[in-house]
Amino acid sequence: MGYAQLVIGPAGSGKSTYCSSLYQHCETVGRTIHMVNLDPAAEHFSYPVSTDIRELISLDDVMEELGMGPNGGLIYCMEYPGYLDDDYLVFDCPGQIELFTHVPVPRNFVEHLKRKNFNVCAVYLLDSQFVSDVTKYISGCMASLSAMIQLELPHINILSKMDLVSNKKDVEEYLNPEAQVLLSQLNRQMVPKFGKLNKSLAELVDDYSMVNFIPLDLRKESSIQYVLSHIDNCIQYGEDADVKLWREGSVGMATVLPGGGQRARGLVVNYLLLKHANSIM
Ligand SMILES: Nc1nc2c(ncn2[C@@H]2O[C@H](COP(=O)(O)OP(=O)(O)OP(=O)(O)O)[C@@H](O)[C@H]2O)c(=O)[nH]1
Ligand SMILES: [Mg+2]
Repeated sequence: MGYAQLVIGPAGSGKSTYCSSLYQHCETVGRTIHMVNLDPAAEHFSYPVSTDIRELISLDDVMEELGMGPNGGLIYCMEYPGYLDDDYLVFDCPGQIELFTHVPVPRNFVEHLKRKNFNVCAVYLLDSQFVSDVTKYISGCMASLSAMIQLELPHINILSKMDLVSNKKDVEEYLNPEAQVLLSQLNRQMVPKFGKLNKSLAELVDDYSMVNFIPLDLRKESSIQYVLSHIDNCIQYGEDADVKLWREGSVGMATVLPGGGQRARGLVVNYLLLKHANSIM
């Protein structure tokens, strides 16, 4: 069983920076993750790229051959390095969010990952600055929802760049948005003829009751760990270690379990973090 995060979100939402911080965090706690660049337009990275789509296709190639090119390129990124069963991959995706909502390529790629026995989770980043304007926020929610529907993956929304938010209270109501609050804010900002549309949008967010965000402040190691623990839970990372771990009846055994040591360690950290979430946030 392999594990994978597909890091998606609008252009500039902080995907590559998140990948880089995640890599550093995992290095610090002694966890191995492999970073895969899926952005053919990316120029430089602050994390070691384990596989790079640019080795196979340049942006020009993609533009020339749109159709087959990207699909083949994505599959190559999976197959070429010969990742092992137990590997944890993080895919840094391009910011063209339409790719995940309009084109079947990412969906095919996800199917391929699943066939290869990977537990995959979509990690959608939204810039906290979007929250200052409810219309931008709603459009970010809609993009997230359509990616959710298109990819049919376990999905985690993250509000990135929390260091830029001076008053945390301002964003709190956007983490678990209430349809009524959104609706009244939208109506206040827009002319009355949009009333019906606003109502439908607010109801959509409410119906799915899936649009909620975990705040991420990259200055805080605990914040990165908290986000990672949610994602790990989502893709069941460490669950087989879980059984062994609790059967042994001792958290201390985790590090000496053959093979499962690293995951078991991650699990213990997850467990403690989720238990003490309130004091961390
Ligand atoms: N203050 C602050 N700036 C950030 C943070 N994360 C990213 N940025 C900045 O936001 C800009 C975009 O960040 P990237 O990580 O390149 O965003 P991206 O989503 O990978 O962008 P694309 O790949 O172009 O879609 C850069 O100038 C980063 O320095 C953060 O947590 N806090
Ligand atoms: Mg990027």
